Amino acid sequence: MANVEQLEDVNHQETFRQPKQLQHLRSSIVAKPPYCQGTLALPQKDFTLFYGTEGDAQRINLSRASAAQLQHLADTCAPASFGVGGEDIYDETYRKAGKLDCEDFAITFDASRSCLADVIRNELLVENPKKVKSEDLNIELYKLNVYGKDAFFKAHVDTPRSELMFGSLVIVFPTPHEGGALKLRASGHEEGENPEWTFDSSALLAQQEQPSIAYVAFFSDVEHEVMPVTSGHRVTITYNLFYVPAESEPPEELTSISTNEQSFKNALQAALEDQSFLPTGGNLMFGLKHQYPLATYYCEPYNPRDEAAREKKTQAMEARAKRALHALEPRLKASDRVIFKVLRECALDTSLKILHEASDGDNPEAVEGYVMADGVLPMPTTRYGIGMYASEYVAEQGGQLVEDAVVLMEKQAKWGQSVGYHLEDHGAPVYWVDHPRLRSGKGFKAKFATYGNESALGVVYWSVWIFVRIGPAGQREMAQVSEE
Ligand SMILES: O=C(O)CCC(=O)C(=O)O
Ligand SMILES: [Fe+2]
Repeated sequence: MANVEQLEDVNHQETFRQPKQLQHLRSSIVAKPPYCQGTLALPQKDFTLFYGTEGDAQRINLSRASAAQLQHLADTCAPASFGVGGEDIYDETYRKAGKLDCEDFAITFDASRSCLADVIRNELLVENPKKVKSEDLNIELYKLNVYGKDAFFKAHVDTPRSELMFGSLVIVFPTPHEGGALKLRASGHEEGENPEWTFDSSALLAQQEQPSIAYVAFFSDVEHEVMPVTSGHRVTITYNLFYVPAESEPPEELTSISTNEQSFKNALQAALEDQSFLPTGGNLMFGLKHQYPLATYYCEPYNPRDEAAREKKTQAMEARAKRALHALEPRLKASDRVIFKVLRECALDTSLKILHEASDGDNPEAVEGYVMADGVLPMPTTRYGIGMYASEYVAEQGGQLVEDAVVLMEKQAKWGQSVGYHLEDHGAPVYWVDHPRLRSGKGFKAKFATYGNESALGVVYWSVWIFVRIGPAGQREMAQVSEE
């Protein structure tokens, strides 16, 4: 016979586990592959490449270049570097390839005027409500790379160039080569479940009868890796993909509905109508699958001579950070956008939040709690010095501590008292609907050693969360939020 203590434990689990409807909600979030790929046949005139780092430029046609011509191109390239923690690093164990910067080459193929803009719009940005017009996409020429035999580029994400950058486009020319497939790997999934996709450009090009390029466009926060080239030369041109800030209203003619939208909407509506789901209301937190580039800044150092000026500057930065997070709403990627859109359509109080990991000053590795805010909060500088607990510091900057509702309630029931960390008032209880592992270096630790393809300061990838308030049964729409 079970003793009393065991029975009590069972009761606790019964009472405080996550609402069962959340499991269904979670599984109805269907992520589609974060990329599109294909081949594009081009006229001969689009394959002309001019290149050179000094003096007269060379000219070759990349649809029929000889081995000697390709070797000359490879020899003209400089070794390609990549970015770590704000610095450009050259390391052949990580990336072995040649590169030409965009001032050292010109190609007759014009990506912006090609049908690739439409492909990106229709396939990669299908969930986007702004019905992005091709002219609202900026396809910016970035680099030419030559991957010779044994060249590769290990797993990385592409360094965000600005808050408007969402993806990367790579085109591969039909120069003889084998190997060099691009692998893409999804992030933000449960442990052990890591979908992987392959863009095998050499295999795709080998099947073409007419001179063609192979292309792949992907969200640049998605981890990717170029496998070793086993023979020949793999010649690529890389473009960064940006949104152009829209000044005009979006056009109305395009109404594509994402296939994964309906299943999530059904699951959400069923939960909201169910009286046993959060009967007295509650908060949900959805961790987004993608990461987003956001400007990141440090605290203004304390200035005893002009405290008012410091205060003003800090407020301006805070307001900017809030606007930047708000501006992401219509630009969320793929299933992230689906979740946000459906929650808003159900008239729930839905907003984007940044979660800052707060750790104790004595033990920076131990996460003490999560603090949510309406934007990226200023990172403390060592000069500023945090002579207090991290969670208190971030709360002071406009953050709010959040805690696991289940754990919080369990603790309350066990000890009959509220549980806070080091704050006077305890955190907002949330149910974590989707909880991708927080990558280290995102958040309070002010350690931005992201593994990018080049160094960049200021704009870094952040994990973003959707925070939604659910009203009690019968009155789910606690607050109305205007659509962006
Ligand atoms: O060549 C490719 O397929 C991808 C290259 C890449 O990931 C990069 O240059 O950042
Ligand atoms: Fe890359």
